[in-house]
Amino acid sequence: MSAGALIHASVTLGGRCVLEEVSLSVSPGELVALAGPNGAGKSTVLRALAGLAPLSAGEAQLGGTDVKTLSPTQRGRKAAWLAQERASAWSIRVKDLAALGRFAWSGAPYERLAEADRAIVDDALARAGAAALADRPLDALSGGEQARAHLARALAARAPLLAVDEPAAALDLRHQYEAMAVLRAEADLGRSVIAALHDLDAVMLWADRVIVLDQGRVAADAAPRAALNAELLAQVFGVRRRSAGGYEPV
Ligand SMILES: Nc1ncnc2c1ncn2[C@@H]1O[C@H](COP(=O)(O)OP(=O)(O)OP(=O)(O)O)[C@@H](O)[C@H]1O
Repeated sequence: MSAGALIHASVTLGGRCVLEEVSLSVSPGELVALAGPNGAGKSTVLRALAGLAPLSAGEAQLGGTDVKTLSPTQRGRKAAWLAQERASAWSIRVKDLAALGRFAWSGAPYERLAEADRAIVDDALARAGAAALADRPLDALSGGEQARAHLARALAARAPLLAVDEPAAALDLRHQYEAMAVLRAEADLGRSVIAALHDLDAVMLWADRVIVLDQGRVAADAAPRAALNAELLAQVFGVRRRSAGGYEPV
């Protein structure tokens, strides 16, 4: 059974149809990349999977259950969501932010967590490269450091589905690698990971499959090398590969 799925799901925002009859699923053990140009609907897919974007048609499922029928706590036990925006409206210690990842199991600040939950939070902080930041306030961190703190929160949930929006954005090269490696490891542990990614080289390196969105529809859903062919790159992204490396507009 898939950890997360959309079945003919449509989403309308501000009177515009931003997802149109999208069907996709993520199975245990898979790292699925979600690619597509700006505004294609990647974040909306992740929000829909997490039960955060109301559907105008179709269904979103977590663990085979319609998300509409799940309470917020039940949803939190089935899916962890890493938002694209990493801003925080208040000053919170990094370890308390990571402790929020346990909220669906044990809603408490870091020091009041049970020992087992604290160990999970410490492990998540270490794997997100945020252990050294644990006692610092979030609003006093750089953008990349904040991103690592938020990744720790998502990892601490240990949810079957990890839906992450641009997990490597703002990270330096080493931390980009480590963030992708940790998501790969989550999938290898049997969790289902779906990650919105702009870096198509990272998609090829890390993902088992890529779902390409174009104007709210699925343009491709296949292994990265098969999906990201010259025709699709030109049609959807408006680019071609340069022989010297990288991409250029067609
Ligand atoms: N609250 C909103 N009201 C109206 N339109 C919205 C709203 N939120 C998003 N949209 C539109 O929905 C479409 C899909 O947005 P979404 O954030 O899912 O795209 P994306 O693929 O994640 O883009 P990006 O690569 O820029 O992050 C865009 O055209 C966007 O302008």
